[in-house]
Amino acid sequence: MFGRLARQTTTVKQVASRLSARAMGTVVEDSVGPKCYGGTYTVTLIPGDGIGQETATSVKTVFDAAKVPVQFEQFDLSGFTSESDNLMQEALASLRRNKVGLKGILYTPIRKGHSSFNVAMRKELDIYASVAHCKNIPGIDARHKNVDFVIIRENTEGEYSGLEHQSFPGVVESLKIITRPKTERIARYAFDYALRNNRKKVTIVHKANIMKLADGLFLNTCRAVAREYPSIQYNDMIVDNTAMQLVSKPQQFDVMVMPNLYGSIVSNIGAGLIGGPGIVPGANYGREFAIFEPGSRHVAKDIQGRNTANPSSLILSSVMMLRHLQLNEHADQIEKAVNKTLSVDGVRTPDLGGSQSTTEFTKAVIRNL
Ligand SMILES: NC(=O)C1=CN([C@@H]2O[C@H](COP(=O)(O)OP(=O)(O)OC[C@H]3O[C@@H](n4cnc5c(N)ncnc54)[C@H](O)[C@@H]3O)[C@@H](O)[C@H]2O)C=CC1
Ligand SMILES: O=C(O)CCC(=O)C(=O)O
Repeated sequence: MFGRLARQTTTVKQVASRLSARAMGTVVEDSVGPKCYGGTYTVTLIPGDGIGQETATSVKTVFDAAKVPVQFEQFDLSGFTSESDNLMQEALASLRRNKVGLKGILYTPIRKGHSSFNVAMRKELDIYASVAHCKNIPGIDARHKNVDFVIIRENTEGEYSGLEHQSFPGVVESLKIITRPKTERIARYAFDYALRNNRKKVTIVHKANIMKLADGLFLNTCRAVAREYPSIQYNDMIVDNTAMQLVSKPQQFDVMVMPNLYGSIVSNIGAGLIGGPGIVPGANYGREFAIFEPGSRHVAKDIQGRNTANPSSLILSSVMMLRHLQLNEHADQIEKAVNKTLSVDGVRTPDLGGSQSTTEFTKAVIRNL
Protein backbone atom coordinates (compact mmCIF):
# COMPACT_ATOMS: atom_id res chain seq x y z
CA MET A 1 0.00 0.00 0.00
CA PHE A 2 2.80 2.42 0.95
CA GLY A 3 4.63 1.58 -2.28
CA ARG A 4 1.51 2.43 -4.19
CA LEU A 5 1.06 5.70 -2.32
CA ALA A 6 4.69 6.63 -2.88
CA ARG A 7 4.38 5.91 -6.60
CA GLN A 8 1.28 8.05 -6.72
CA THR A 9 2.95 10.91 -4.88
CA THR A 10 5.72 10.92 -7.48
CA THR A 11 3.19 10.87 -10.28
CA VAL A 12 1.23 13.74 -8.77
CA LYS A 13 4.45 15.76 -8.41
CA GLN A 14 5.48 15.03 -11.98
CA VAL A 15 2.05 15.98 -13.24
CA ALA A 16 2.07 19.14 -11.08
CA SER A 17 5.42 20.28 -12.46
CA ARG A 18 4.32 19.62 -16.06
CA LEU A 19 1.12 21.53 -15.40
CA SER A 20 2.88 24.50 -13.92
CA ALA A 21 5.30 24.52 -16.88
CA ARG A 22 2.31 24.62 -19.21
CA ALA A 23 0.59 27.26 -17.10
CA MET A 24 3.74 29.40 -17.34
CA GLY A 25 3.66 28.98 -21.09
CA THR A 26 6.98 27.12 -21.27
CA VAL A 27 5.56 24.06 -23.04
CA VAL A 28 4.06 24.55 -26.46
CA GLU A 29 1.79 21.78 -27.67
CA ASP A 30 0.88 21.22 -31.25
CA SER A 31 -2.81 21.13 -31.92
CA VAL A 32 -3.21 17.80 -33.72
CA GLY A 33 -6.61 16.44 -34.66
CA PRO A 34 -8.09 12.98 -34.21
CA LYS A 35 -6.77 10.20 -36.42
CA CYS A 36 -8.90 8.75 -39.18
CA TYR A 37 -7.66 5.73 -41.14
CA GLY A 38 -9.61 4.34 -44.10
CA GLY A 39 -12.61 6.45 -43.11
CA THR A 40 -12.74 5.02 -39.58
CA TYR A 41 -11.86 6.83 -36.37
CA THR A 42 -10.44 4.99 -33.39
CA VAL A 43 -11.73 6.29 -30.07
CA THR A 44 -10.65 5.29 -26.57
CA LEU A 45 -13.59 3.96 -24.56
CA ILE A 46 -13.51 3.89 -20.75
CA PRO A 47 -16.96 2.66 -19.63
CA GLY A 48 -16.25 3.48 -15.98
CA ASP A 49 -17.72 2.07 -12.77
CA GLY A 50 -21.32 1.54 -11.69
CA ILE A 51 -23.62 1.81 -14.70
CA GLY A 52 -20.67 2.36 -17.05
CA GLN A 53 -20.73 -1.06 -18.74
CA GLU A 54 -24.48 -0.92 -19.34
CA THR A 55 -24.50 2.59 -20.79
CA ALA A 56 -21.36 1.96 -22.89
CA THR A 57 -23.01 -1.18 -24.31
CA SER A 58 -25.98 0.97 -25.24
CA VAL A 59 -23.73 3.42 -27.14
CA LYS A 60 -21.88 0.60 -28.92
CA THR A 61 -25.17 -1.03 -29.97
CA VAL A 62 -26.52 2.28 -31.31
CA PHE A 63 -23.24 2.99 -33.16
CA ASP A 64 -23.33 -0.48 -34.75
CA ALA A 65 -26.93 -0.02 -35.86
CA ALA A 66 -26.22 3.45 -37.27
CA LYS A 67 -23.03 2.19 -38.97
CA VAL A 68 -20.98 4.94 -37.36
CA PRO A 69 -17.39 4.77 -38.66
CA VAL A 70 -15.86 4.61 -35.18
CA GLN A 71 -14.04 1.69 -33.60
CA PHE A 72 -13.44 1.64 -29.88
CA GLU A 73 -10.33 0.73 -27.94
CA GLN A 74 -11.90 -0.26 -24.62
CA PHE A 75 -10.25 -0.04 -21.18
CA ASP A 76 -12.21 -1.45 -18.25
CA LEU A 77 -10.36 0.39 -15.55
CA SER A 78 -12.06 0.85 -12.22
CA GLY A 79 -11.67 3.17 -9.28
CA PHE A 80 -12.90 0.39 -6.97
CA THR A 81 -9.65 -1.53 -7.28
CA SER A 82 -6.21 -0.33 -6.37
CA GLU A 83 -4.84 -2.43 -9.25
CA SER A 84 -5.83 -0.06 -12.05
CA ASP A 85 -2.49 1.81 -12.24
CA ASN A 86 -1.15 -0.08 -15.28
CA LEU A 87 -4.46 -0.03 -17.07
CA MET A 88 -4.70 3.70 -16.36
CA GLN A 89 -1.32 4.22 -18.08
CA GLU A 90 -2.46 2.10 -21.06
CA ALA A 91 -5.70 4.08 -21.31
CA LEU A 92 -3.75 7.35 -21.22
CA ALA A 93 -1.42 6.06 -23.96
CA SER A 94 -4.47 5.15 -26.05
CA LEU A 95 -6.00 8.61 -25.48
CA ARG A 96 -2.70 10.21 -26.53
CA ARG A 97 -2.74 8.14 -29.72
CA ASN A 98 -6.40 8.59 -30.58
CA LYS A 99 -6.86 12.15 -29.25
CA VAL A 100 -10.51 11.41 -28.46
CA GLY A 101 -12.18 9.43 -25.70
CA LEU A 102 -15.66 8.46 -24.56
CA LYS A 103 -15.84 7.87 -20.85
CA GLY A 104 -18.17 6.95 -18.00
CA ILE A 105 -17.33 7.88 -14.42
CA LEU A 106 -14.71 6.19 -12.28
CA TYR A 107 -15.35 5.75 -8.58
CA THR A 108 -13.15 7.62 -6.12
CA PRO A 109 -13.00 6.41 -2.52
CA ILE A 110 -14.25 8.95 0.00
CA ARG A 111 -11.96 10.25 2.78
CA LYS A 112 -9.05 7.87 2.09
CA GLY A 113 -7.50 5.72 -0.63
CA HIS A 114 -6.26 6.71 -4.06
CA SER A 115 -6.90 10.11 -5.58
CA SER A 116 -9.40 10.51 -8.39
CA PHE A 117 -8.59 8.81 -11.72
CA ASN A 118 -11.15 11.12 -13.36
CA VAL A 119 -9.27 14.19 -12.22
CA ALA A 120 -5.83 12.67 -12.93
CA MET A 121 -6.85 11.97 -16.53
CA ARG A 122 -8.03 15.53 -17.13
CA LYS A 123 -4.89 16.98 -15.58
CA GLU A 124 -2.50 14.59 -17.30
CA LEU A 125 -3.95 15.43 -20.74
CA ASP A 126 -4.58 19.08 -19.84
CA ILE A 127 -8.23 18.77 -20.82
CA TYR A 128 -9.09 22.09 -19.31
CA ALA A 129 -12.58 23.04 -20.43
CA SER A 130 -15.58 21.09 -19.21
CA VAL A 131 -18.77 21.88 -21.10
CA ALA A 132 -22.20 20.72 -19.87
CA HIS A 133 -25.38 21.78 -21.63
CA CYS A 134 -28.54 21.95 -19.50
CA LYS A 135 -31.57 22.23 -21.75
CA ASN A 136 -35.13 20.98 -21.30
CA ILE A 137 -36.01 17.93 -23.36
CA PRO A 138 -39.59 18.30 -24.65
CA GLY A 139 -42.01 16.10 -22.76
CA ILE A 140 -39.69 15.43 -19.83
CA ASP A 141 -41.11 16.71 -16.54
CA ALA A 142 -38.87 19.42 -15.16
CA ARG A 143 -39.08 22.03 -12.44
CA HIS A 144 -38.72 24.85 -14.99
CA LYS A 145 -39.45 25.42 -18.67
CA ASN A 146 -37.19 27.23 -21.19
CA VAL A 147 -33.99 26.22 -19.44
CA ASP A 148 -31.06 26.40 -21.84
CA PHE A 149 -27.68 27.24 -20.37
CA VAL A 150 -24.13 26.00 -20.78
CA ILE A 151 -21.73 25.50 -17.88
CA ILE A 152 -18.07 26.02 -18.71
CA ARG A 153 -15.91 24.82 -15.90
CA GLU A 154 -12.14 25.01 -15.41
CA ASN A 155 -11.18 21.37 -15.18
CA THR A 156 -7.55 21.21 -14.12
CA GLU A 157 -6.94 23.36 -11.04
CA GLY A 158 -8.96 25.21 -8.39
CA GLU A 159 -10.18 23.12 -5.47
CA TYR A 160 -9.21 19.89 -7.26
CA SER A 161 -5.47 20.44 -6.94
CA GLY A 162 -5.27 17.52 -4.48
CA LEU A 163 -2.70 19.47 -2.45
CA GLU A 164 -3.63 18.83 1.16
CA HIS A 165 -1.72 18.12 4.32
CA GLN A 166 -2.25 17.94 8.03
CA SER A 167 0.00 20.65 9.41
CA PHE A 168 -0.80 19.66 13.00
CA PRO A 169 -3.10 16.92 14.35
CA GLY A 170 -6.61 18.27 13.86
CA VAL A 171 -5.49 20.99 11.42
CA VAL A 172 -5.67 20.37 7.68
CA GLU A 173 -4.60 22.76 4.97
CA SER A 174 -6.12 22.22 1.54
CA LEU A 175 -4.89 24.36 -1.32
CA LYS A 176 -7.06 25.87 -4.00
CA ILE A 177 -4.89 26.90 -6.93
CA ILE A 178 -6.03 29.65 -9.29
CA THR A 179 -3.59 30.89 -11.92
CA ARG A 180 -3.95 33.77 -14.35
CA PRO A 181 -2.94 31.74 -17.47
CA LYS A 182 -5.44 28.97 -16.78
CA THR A 183 -8.16 31.44 -15.89
CA GLU A 184 -7.48 33.43 -19.02
CA ARG A 185 -7.76 30.37 -21.24
CA ILE A 186 -11.03 29.16 -19.64
CA ALA A 187 -12.49 32.67 -19.86
CA ARG A 188 -11.46 32.93 -23.49
CA TYR A 189 -12.92 29.47 -24.12
CA ALA A 190 -16.25 30.62 -22.61
CA PHE A 191 -16.43 33.86 -24.64
CA ASP A 192 -15.34 32.09 -27.83
CA TYR A 193 -17.97 29.44 -27.14
CA ALA A 194 -20.60 32.17 -26.77
CA LEU A 195 -19.54 33.74 -30.09
CA ARG A 196 -19.39 30.43 -31.97
CA ASN A 197 -22.77 29.30 -30.68
CA ASN A 198 -24.63 32.57 -31.10
CA ARG A 199 -25.11 33.02 -27.38
CA LYS A 200 -25.59 36.44 -25.89
CA LYS A 201 -24.29 36.52 -22.34
CA VAL A 202 -21.58 35.03 -20.12
CA THR A 203 -21.99 34.93 -16.33
CA ILE A 204 -18.77 34.74 -14.32
CA VAL A 205 -19.39 32.74 -11.13
CA HIS A 206 -17.08 33.31 -8.14
CA LYS A 207 -16.74 33.76 -4.40
CA ALA A 208 -14.41 36.75 -4.46
CA ASN A 209 -16.04 38.28 -1.38
CA ILE A 210 -14.47 35.54 0.75
CA MET A 211 -11.58 34.18 -1.36
CA LYS A 212 -10.47 37.67 -2.25
CA LEU A 213 -7.15 36.57 -3.71
CA ALA A 214 -7.99 33.31 -5.49
CA ASP A 215 -11.49 34.13 -6.73
CA GLY A 216 -10.50 37.80 -6.99
CA LEU A 217 -7.87 36.76 -9.55
CA PHE A 218 -10.44 34.55 -11.32
CA LEU A 219 -12.99 37.37 -11.46
CA ASN A 220 -10.57 40.11 -12.56
CA THR A 221 -9.02 37.90 -15.20
CA CYS A 222 -12.43 36.90 -16.61
CA ARG A 223 -13.54 40.55 -16.63
CA ALA A 224 -10.41 41.55 -18.55
CA VAL A 225 -11.07 38.83 -21.14
CA ALA A 226 -14.75 39.89 -21.32
CA ARG A 227 -13.69 43.35 -22.46
CA GLU A 228 -12.13 41.75 -25.56
CA TYR A 229 -15.61 40.53 -26.61
CA PRO A 230 -17.76 43.68 -26.90
CA SER A 231 -20.58 41.82 -28.67
CA ILE A 232 -21.13 39.46 -25.72
CA GLN A 233 -22.74 40.82 -22.56
CA TYR A 234 -21.33 39.69 -19.26
CA ASN A 235 -22.15 39.85 -15.61
CA ASP A 236 -20.76 38.24 -12.48
CA MET A 237 -22.46 36.51 -9.61
CA ILE A 238 -21.40 35.06 -6.26
CA VAL A 239 -21.73 31.29 -6.35
CA ASP A 240 -24.19 31.05 -3.44
CA ASN A 241 -26.55 33.50 -5.10
CA THR A 242 -26.04 31.62 -8.37
CA ALA A 243 -27.34 28.44 -6.71
CA MET A 244 -30.47 30.25 -5.52
CA GLN A 245 -31.00 32.02 -8.86
CA LEU A 246 -30.62 28.71 -10.70
CA VAL A 247 -33.37 26.98 -8.77
CA SER A 248 -35.68 30.02 -8.91
CA LYS A 249 -35.02 31.72 -12.28
CA PRO A 250 -32.74 29.52 -14.42
CA GLN A 251 -33.88 31.21 -17.66
CA GLN A 252 -31.61 34.21 -16.89
CA PHE A 253 -28.50 32.11 -17.59
CA ASP A 254 -26.93 31.60 -21.00
CA VAL A 255 -23.21 30.69 -20.78
CA MET A 256 -21.61 30.42 -17.34
CA VAL A 257 -17.90 30.21 -16.53
CA MET A 258 -16.47 29.18 -13.17
CA PRO A 259 -13.71 27.42 -11.24
CA ASN A 260 -13.67 23.65 -10.84
CA LEU A 261 -15.71 22.83 -7.72
CA TYR A 262 -18.41 25.41 -8.40
CA GLY A 263 -18.70 23.83 -11.86
CA SER A 264 -19.32 20.41 -10.36
CA ILE A 265 -22.00 21.75 -8.01
CA VAL A 266 -23.68 23.94 -10.63
CA SER A 267 -23.73 21.02 -13.13
CA ASN A 268 -25.51 18.90 -10.55
CA ILE A 269 -28.06 21.69 -9.95
CA GLY A 270 -28.46 22.00 -13.72
CA ALA A 271 -29.09 18.27 -14.04
CA GLY A 272 -31.67 18.39 -11.25
CA LEU A 273 -33.45 21.26 -12.99
CA ILE A 274 -34.09 19.46 -16.26
CA GLY A 275 -34.77 15.88 -15.23
CA GLY A 276 -31.66 14.37 -13.68
CA PRO A 277 -28.17 13.08 -14.44
CA GLY A 278 -29.42 10.55 -16.97
CA ILE A 279 -30.01 13.15 -19.68
CA VAL A 280 -27.21 15.74 -19.43
CA PRO A 281 -24.39 15.28 -21.91
CA GLY A 282 -20.92 16.67 -21.39
CA ALA A 283 -17.53 17.15 -22.98
CA ASN A 284 -14.03 18.06 -21.86
CA TYR A 285 -11.76 19.82 -24.31
CA GLY A 286 -8.05 20.60 -24.32
CA ARG A 287 -5.82 21.89 -27.08
CA GLU A 288 -4.94 18.42 -28.22
CA PHE A 289 -7.32 15.95 -26.59
CA ALA A 290 -11.03 15.68 -25.89
CA ILE A 291 -12.96 13.36 -23.61
CA PHE A 292 -16.73 13.09 -23.76
CA GLU A 293 -18.54 12.02 -20.59
CA PRO A 294 -21.93 12.69 -18.92
CA GLY A 295 -22.23 16.33 -17.88
CA SER A 296 -23.39 15.49 -14.38
CA ARG A 297 -20.84 12.92 -13.37
CA HIS A 298 -22.12 9.95 -11.39
CA VAL A 299 -21.10 6.36 -10.86
CA ALA A 300 -24.65 5.22 -9.89
CA LYS A 301 -23.45 2.12 -8.09
CA ASP A 302 -26.89 1.82 -6.45
CA ILE A 303 -28.43 0.71 -9.77
CA GLN A 304 -25.43 -1.12 -11.23
CA GLY A 305 -26.32 -4.34 -13.06
CA ARG A 306 -30.09 -3.75 -12.87
CA ASN A 307 -30.55 -2.74 -16.50
CA THR A 308 -32.37 0.42 -15.36
CA ALA A 309 -29.75 3.12 -16.03
CA ASN A 310 -30.66 5.90 -18.41
CA PRO A 311 -28.04 5.74 -21.19
CA SER A 312 -29.15 9.07 -22.74
CA SER A 313 -26.43 11.17 -21.11
CA LEU A 314 -23.69 8.90 -22.49
CA ILE A 315 -25.38 8.55 -25.90
CA LEU A 316 -25.80 12.34 -26.12
CA SER A 317 -22.17 12.79 -25.01
CA SER A 318 -21.22 10.46 -27.86
CA VAL A 319 -23.26 12.73 -30.18
CA MET A 320 -21.05 15.64 -29.05
CA MET A 321 -18.06 13.43 -29.80
CA LEU A 322 -19.34 12.68 -33.33
CA ARG A 323 -19.66 16.43 -33.97
CA HIS A 324 -16.09 16.88 -32.73
CA LEU A 325 -15.07 14.23 -35.29
CA GLN A 326 -17.15 16.08 -37.89
CA LEU A 327 -19.41 13.08 -38.33
CA ASN A 328 -22.34 15.47 -38.27
CA GLU A 329 -24.86 13.35 -40.14
CA HIS A 330 -24.41 10.46 -37.73
CA ALA A 331 -24.58 12.91 -34.82
CA ASP A 332 -27.87 14.41 -36.05
CA GLN A 333 -29.35 10.99 -36.76
CA ILE A 334 -28.61 9.64 -33.27
CA GLU A 335 -29.61 12.85 -31.46
CA LYS A 336 -32.96 12.93 -33.25
CA ALA A 337 -33.54 9.26 -32.44
CA VAL A 338 -32.87 9.84 -28.71
CA ASN A 339 -35.13 12.91 -28.62
CA LYS A 340 -37.93 11.10 -30.43
CA THR A 341 -37.61 8.12 -28.09
CA LEU A 342 -37.88 10.36 -25.03
CA SER A 343 -40.28 13.04 -26.21
CA VAL A 344 -42.60 11.45 -28.77
CA ASP A 345 -42.59 7.75 -27.92
CA GLY A 346 -42.38 8.41 -24.17
CA VAL A 347 -39.99 5.49 -23.68
CA ARG A 348 -38.46 6.23 -20.27
CA THR A 349 -36.17 4.57 -17.77
CA PRO A 350 -37.15 4.70 -14.05
CA ASP A 351 -35.11 7.88 -13.29
CA LEU A 352 -37.59 9.72 -15.56
CA GLY A 353 -40.62 8.01 -14.06
CA GLY A 354 -40.83 5.26 -16.68
CA SER A 355 -40.54 1.51 -16.42
CA GLN A 356 -38.47 0.64 -19.48
CA SER A 357 -35.06 -0.96 -19.10
CA THR A 358 -31.76 0.30 -20.49
CA THR A 359 -31.97 -2.39 -23.16
CA GLU A 360 -35.55 -1.49 -24.14
CA PHE A 361 -34.63 2.19 -24.33
CA THR A 362 -31.64 1.35 -26.54
CA LYS A 363 -33.81 -0.76 -28.86
CA ALA A 364 -36.31 2.11 -29.13
CA VAL A 365 -33.51 4.51 -30.10
CA ILE A 366 -32.36 2.08 -32.77
CA ARG A 367 -35.90 1.79 -34.16
CA ASN A 368 -35.92 5.60 -34.47
CA LEU A 369 -32.62 5.88 -36.32
N1 LIG B 1 -21.07 13.83 -7.77
C1 LIG B 1 -20.20 14.06 -8.73
O1 LIG B 1 -20.24 15.09 -9.43
C2 LIG B 1 -19.12 13.05 -9.02
C3 LIG B 1 -19.08 11.83 -8.43
N2 LIG B 1 -18.11 10.94 -8.81
C4 LIG B 1 -17.98 9.64 -8.23
O2 LIG B 1 -19.22 9.01 -8.08
C5 LIG B 1 -19.31 8.42 -6.77
C6 LIG B 1 -20.72 8.57 -6.28
O3 LIG B 1 -21.13 9.84 -6.56
P1 LIG B 1 -22.44 10.49 -6.04
O4 LIG B 1 -22.27 11.93 -6.27
O5 LIG B 1 -22.75 10.03 -4.65
O6 LIG B 1 -23.58 10.02 -7.03
P2 LIG B 1 -24.20 8.62 -7.42
O7 LIG B 1 -23.30 7.90 -8.31
O8 LIG B 1 -24.67 7.90 -6.20
O9 LIG B 1 -25.44 9.14 -8.29
C7 LIG B 1 -26.50 9.92 -7.74
C8 LIG B 1 -27.86 9.34 -8.10
O10 LIG B 1 -28.11 9.56 -9.48
C9 LIG B 1 -28.49 8.34 -10.10
N3 LIG B 1 -28.00 8.32 -11.50
C10 LIG B 1 -26.85 8.83 -11.95
N4 LIG B 1 -26.72 8.62 -13.27
C11 LIG B 1 -27.82 7.95 -13.67
C12 LIG B 1 -28.29 7.46 -14.91
N5 LIG B 1 -27.57 7.60 -16.05
N6 LIG B 1 -29.47 6.81 -14.96
C13 LIG B 1 -30.22 6.68 -13.85
N7 LIG B 1 -29.83 7.13 -12.63
C14 LIG B 1 -28.65 7.77 -12.54
C15 LIG B 1 -27.86 7.26 -9.26
O11 LIG B 1 -28.52 6.03 -9.41
C16 LIG B 1 -27.97 7.84 -7.85
O12 LIG B 1 -29.20 7.51 -7.28
C17 LIG B 1 -18.33 9.21 -5.94
O13 LIG B 1 -17.75 8.42 -4.96
C18 LIG B 1 -17.32 9.68 -6.91
O14 LIG B 1 -16.27 8.78 -6.99
C19 LIG B 1 -17.24 11.23 -9.76
C20 LIG B 1 -17.24 12.39 -10.37
C21 LIG B 1 -18.14 13.41 -10.00
O1 LIG C 1 -13.45 11.87 -9.55
C1 LIG C 1 -14.20 12.14 -8.64
O2 LIG C 1 -14.57 11.30 -7.82
C2 LIG C 1 -14.73 13.50 -8.43
C3 LIG C 1 -14.51 14.36 -9.61
C4 LIG C 1 -15.58 15.32 -9.77
O3 LIG C 1 -16.13 15.86 -8.84
C5 LIG C 1 -16.02 15.61 -11.10
O4 LIG C 1 -15.54 15.00 -12.01
O5 LIG C 1 -16.89 16.44 -11.23
